[in-house]
Formats: sequence, structure tokens, C-alpha cells
Amino acid sequence: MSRIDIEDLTKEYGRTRAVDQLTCRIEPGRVTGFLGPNGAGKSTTMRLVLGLDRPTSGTATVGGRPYAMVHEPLRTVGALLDAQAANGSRTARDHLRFLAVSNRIPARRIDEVLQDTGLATAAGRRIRTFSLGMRQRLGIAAALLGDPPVLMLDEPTNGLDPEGIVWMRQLLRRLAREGRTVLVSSHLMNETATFADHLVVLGRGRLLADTPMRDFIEQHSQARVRVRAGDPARLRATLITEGYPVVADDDGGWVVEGARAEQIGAIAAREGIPVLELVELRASLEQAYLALTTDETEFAAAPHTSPTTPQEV
Ligand SMILES: Nc1ncnc2c1ncn2[C@@H]1O[C@H](COP(=O)(O)OP(=O)(O)OP(=O)(O)O)[C@@H](O)[C@H]1O
Repeated sequence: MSRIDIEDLTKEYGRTRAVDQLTCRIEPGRVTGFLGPNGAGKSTTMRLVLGLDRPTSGTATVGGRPYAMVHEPLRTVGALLDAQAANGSRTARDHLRFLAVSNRIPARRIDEVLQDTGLATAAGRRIRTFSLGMRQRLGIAAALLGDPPVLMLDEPTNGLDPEGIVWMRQLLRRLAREGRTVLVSSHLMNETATFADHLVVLGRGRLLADTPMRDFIEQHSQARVRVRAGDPARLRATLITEGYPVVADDDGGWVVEGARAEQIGAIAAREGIPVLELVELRASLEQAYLALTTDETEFAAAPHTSPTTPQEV
């Protein structure tokens, strides 16, 4: 049992409601992407789950227990919250050794996680000489040290180079395949789309979505179809008559908004227009996310109103 259960969780800092009656479950065996605009309450939620802050009301448990009551916590939850927090005057190996001893974790795990995170050759260096990406890898090494069934990682790809990002993606997928509970916050939508199975989205502390990623994209984006036909002008005219907005594509095709492939295929067949290509265009996670969260953003730049700026219609 390694589920994270969040029940009616609220956290207020003075007059700010950082987390607002949040209820959700983070299930094992999949990667859950934890999304939301700046200040939405993601880090606060993670801190509450880890007992680093006390909720104003509500509960958060891991495997049915509040984190504070978990015995040898590093063996239960591996967390990466602030990769800068490690003591810079220690070497990477000493940092991990300190954590291992205080959680009765066998010393061999230190070498294993140093290998796993690509830090074996830097193990004897002081942490203050580490780059942001290396600190991030060390944070992951610490999270993996106790071989925990639950992992909570706040922006784990922060500072990683492209090779590091690919490595992180594969690591997250592997951890989920092994049956662990993996909660990962990120601002990088394209990145999240490559590793998450499920999404929990917050806006101003409230739950906006708790859904499989595929459903999320479908629910928060419009269907669109790209079609290329033998008689493009006639197809366009017919589609417009039928009430579909049609936009020219780069290579002589049309993009039809708010339509499914079978609808456009049926119209073309009825008119006897040969179809050369017919594809449903999937929206990206980023488009779906922006459609959901535009109104939930606490900190947004003022819109740019220069008359020379092309406006989307
Ligand atoms: N210790 C604190 N004291 C006062 N206010 C806080 C504290 N921690 C967080 N907040 C406030 O709570 C709200 C939620 O912040 P939080 O850091 O949890 O959001 P987030 O979703 O993690 O944001 P980001 O994506 O920017 O990391 C914000 O308005 C923030 O200013």
C-alpha cells in the first residue's frame, strides 16, 4: 500500500490560501504529473504530505499514515524538493552516507544510487562545486537511496542537460513500471507529456483536474482534422457551407476546426470528392493545459497590445 491520500487539505499562510480543500489520491504504478501555474499550491501540497508544514485543516497520508508517523521515512518516501538544500561543504558521498546511516539504509545503496544517477565519478567532490544539474542528480540519488515505494519530485528536470532530461524520463517510467507511486511537478508541458500517465492540476490551491493524461487533452481541446483532397476548392466551399471553419494548411490541405475525421470523410464521399489524406490532429498537453488554466493564473504578464502584434482570432 503506497498510495498518497489527500483529504480536504487546506493550508493558509495569513490571508493566502495556498491549498484549498484539496482531495485527491496519487496511485501506484503510474507517473502522476502535478501541474499548475506559479503559486497554485504544488510545493505546499508536497510539503504538507512530507510533514514539513502543518495543514490548517484536512489530512495527507502515505500508505495510510501521516508522514510524521512513518518509521524510517526515506525507505517509504523519496522526495526532491529543493536540490540546493544539501550542505555544500560535504562531498556527495558523505551527504548520502549521512542520510543512509540515519535511516538504517545499507551502505551498498550509496554506490548503487551514485551509479544510477551518473555521479559515480563526482562522488568525492564537495557539493558546492556542483552545477545545478549535478545537484539535481544528487537530490534524485538521495530520493532513491531508501528504495522507497513512493517518490515525490518537485521540478526534477530543472537544470538538467538534454541527455539528463532523457535519463530522467526513462527513470520516471521505470519507477512507475516497478509499481511505485511517482508524483512529479513540472512547468514543462512538452516534457510532462513524455512521462506522465495521469495528471493532477491545481489552480489557486484548488483541484482543477484529476484525470488520465489522454482524457485531459481530449477534454480541454477542440477536435481538429487535416484533409487534403483531389478538388480542394470544392471541398472547402462545401465545408464552409456546412458551417465548418476551414484554414489553409502549408501543403495544399485544409485544417477543419471542431470536426472529426469521420464527419469530413462522409461529406467528401457524399460530394464525390476524392480524399488524398485525412488526419485527426491531436492537441498538445500544453494547449490543453493553457485552455484550462488561463483563468487560474495568479501571476500573469499584462497582455501585449502593440498594434503591430499579429492577433490570433
Ligand atoms: N511559507 C510561506 N509563507 C507565506 N506564503 C507562502 C509560503 N509558502 C507558499 N506561500 C504562498 O502560497 C501559494 C502557493 O505557493 P506554492 O509554492 O505552493 O505554489 P507552487 O504551485 O509550488 O508554485 P511554483 O510553480 O511557482 O513553484 C503562493 O501564493 C505562495 O506565495
